[in-house]
Amino acid sequence: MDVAAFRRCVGKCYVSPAFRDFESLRFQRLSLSSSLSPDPTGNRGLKFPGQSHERRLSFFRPIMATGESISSRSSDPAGETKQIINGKQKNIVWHDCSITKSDRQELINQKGCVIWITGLSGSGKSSLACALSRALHNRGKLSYVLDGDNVRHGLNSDLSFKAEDRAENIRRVGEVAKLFADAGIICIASLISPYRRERAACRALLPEGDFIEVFMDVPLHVCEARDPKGLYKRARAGKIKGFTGVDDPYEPPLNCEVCICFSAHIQLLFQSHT
Ligand SMILES: Nc1ncnc2c1ncn2[C@@H]1O[C@H](COP(=O)(O)OS(=O)(=O)O)[C@@H](OP(=O)(O)O)[C@H]1O
Ligand SMILES: Nc1ncnc2c1ncn2[C@@H]1O[C@H](COP(=O)(O)OP(=O)(O)O)[C@@H](O)[C@H]1O
Repeated sequence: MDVAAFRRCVGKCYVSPAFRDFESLRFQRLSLSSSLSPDPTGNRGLKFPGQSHERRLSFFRPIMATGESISSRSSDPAGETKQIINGKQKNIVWHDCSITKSDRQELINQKGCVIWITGLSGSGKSSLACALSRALHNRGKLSYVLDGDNVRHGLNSDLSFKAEDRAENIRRVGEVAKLFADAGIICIASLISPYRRERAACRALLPEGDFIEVFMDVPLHVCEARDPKGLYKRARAGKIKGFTGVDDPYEPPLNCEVCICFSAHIQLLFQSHT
């Protein structure tokens, strides 16, 4: 999905010039990586002509530890499986699969990516995520919405709203979104994600150009006036502690790809259509 298609889906919005610049590079790179040489049997990625043994061995990729970081290499001259240290993990070895991301993308004729929607509670993240997913669906593109509220019902039900839990919430959603993108799916993550550092870490998980950060630039007083769940009211009454925008911080993006700016006119249009 390119930024022009995104704009068609969501209507009028501001697009950061930085994004336009690397978009063209990204598509140049894409056309190179997608020029796979066809397999005469038609089974892309399954046949290993001539070098089946070597090719198979290369799937088993030992991973080396360097302090806290991880690096991997395609062959291990000693033929040994190395231990890795990834945070608390030990003795973990990466296993490659012969079916790759490009195979999957080719199969479903689309490019996996992450569209990360950030903004205050009530700024319209979930509405935009669902409208975008619907618009993509109508165009025959497979997408999946990871909504903060929903993910907190299951995968992240153990997390609270204190800073370290929010950070962990964002980290997990970032990792899951990366898996969806790797599957070839357009993953739309919509969560407050109030911290720049954690959003940047999610961006760093993906190849350049595959993480599209969308900022719902809606003033606090507008979000508060909407208050569809009555949460701002409860936060102002002191019944919810650490509510984003009230007594917890929100760090707006400095250089996002897309910024959806609040407009009273669009708000009226929205209200007359819902
Ligand atoms: N203290 C506090 N602060 C902010 N939001 C709160 C809080 N408590 C509950 N909620 C509800 O949880 C939704 C936000 O969850 P997120 O996972 O998106 O938050 S975060 O990214 O971890 O900050 C958020 O959903 P949205 O309104 O859709 O943003 C709220 O409904
Ligand atoms: N562009 C918009 N203009 C006016 N109201 C909107 C707009 N987008 C969403 N809303 C309304 O604002 C409220 C919050 O939207 P929602 O998508 O749930 O936000 P968030 O997921 O950021 O909390 C809802 O009542 C929704 O109908």
